[in-house]
Amino acid sequence: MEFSTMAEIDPAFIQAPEYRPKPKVIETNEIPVIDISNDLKQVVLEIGEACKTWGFFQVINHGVPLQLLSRIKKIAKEFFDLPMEEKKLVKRDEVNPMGYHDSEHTKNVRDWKEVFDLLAKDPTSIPASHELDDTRLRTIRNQWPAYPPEFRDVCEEYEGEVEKLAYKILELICLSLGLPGDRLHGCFRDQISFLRFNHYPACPFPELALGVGRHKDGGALTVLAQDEVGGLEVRRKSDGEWIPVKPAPDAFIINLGDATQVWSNDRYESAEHRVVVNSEKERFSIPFFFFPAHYVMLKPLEELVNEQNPARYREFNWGKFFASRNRSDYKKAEVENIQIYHFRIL
Ligand SMILES: O=C(O)CCC(=O)C(=O)O
Ligand SMILES: [Fe+2]
Repeated sequence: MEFSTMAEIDPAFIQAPEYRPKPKVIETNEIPVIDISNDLKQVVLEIGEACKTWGFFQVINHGVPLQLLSRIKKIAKEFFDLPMEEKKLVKRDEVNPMGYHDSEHTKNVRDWKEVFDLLAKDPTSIPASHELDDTRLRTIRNQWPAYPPEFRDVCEEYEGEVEKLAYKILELICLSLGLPGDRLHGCFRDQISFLRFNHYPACPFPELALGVGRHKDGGALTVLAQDEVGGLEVRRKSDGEWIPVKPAPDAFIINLGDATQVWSNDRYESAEHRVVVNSEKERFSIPFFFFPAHYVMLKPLEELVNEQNPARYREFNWGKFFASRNRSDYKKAEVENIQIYHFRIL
């Protein structure tokens, strides 16, 4: 059923009472907005502080042309406004995980959203399955809609720019940990990053459903463009309250993923976040998930580990972690998705 014609809520969307959004929202400006064109030392300090306290921050003067940012936001809306038959022509399936999709689940509850996914590098090799003893790979490719006609060009140009920004942020994060700026660059030579368009239609049941249920992003970091509507919330570490990330014009939101938590040996944490919906306005967002190559083995970086501060995770393969996470994209998994704490040793 299409979102717009739903008169009664499909139970698949209903969050358990403890995960439903509270009617009263906490208003705060605590989440840092960092001007990354400032003096490098200053920026590195601010990034380090933001990573430690929030795992979430916004960046301005980021170098991504603002005109390109408006163009990508415009084509996102034009694509989702197409009739369903047209969107279904680029629907993802068991063979090709890229393309259009409207029934994603987070922790077994359906998200109130539709998405379009595309690879940063086309084609991309990923593990054929999540099974550890299966060493086969499979090659996945992008699907391109015929409308709007400039969709592919704008996406490819945008991907180049947002990827540059992701490398820049990764470098600042490494510097903030006292490492060389390019310490992790090698892990991304065959990156399996992807760009996602999220569309959250206005929802008649905003107190029962979520646009995206609570979760942590898996990779190194996420670079997210959002519109002016708002709805993204981050879980504050000090008290567990859900704090809205206020839309800042022309800014990008950066959030750390699980890989960075492991590399930093828990100095930094990937923050839990979710998206609330509202009954009046639709919302669009465009995350770029900066993901290492499938063969990267994740473990705490040697420079950050010593006798007083031993490694808190055993080594694991990023590609298999990614493949396990994505299993539930197609069907509701009966078990909880894999999480980094499954590799904890302390
Ligand atoms: O729409 C948003 O603001 C965030 C979406 C998100 O967390 C995700 O797609 O992983
Ligand atoms: Fe996310």
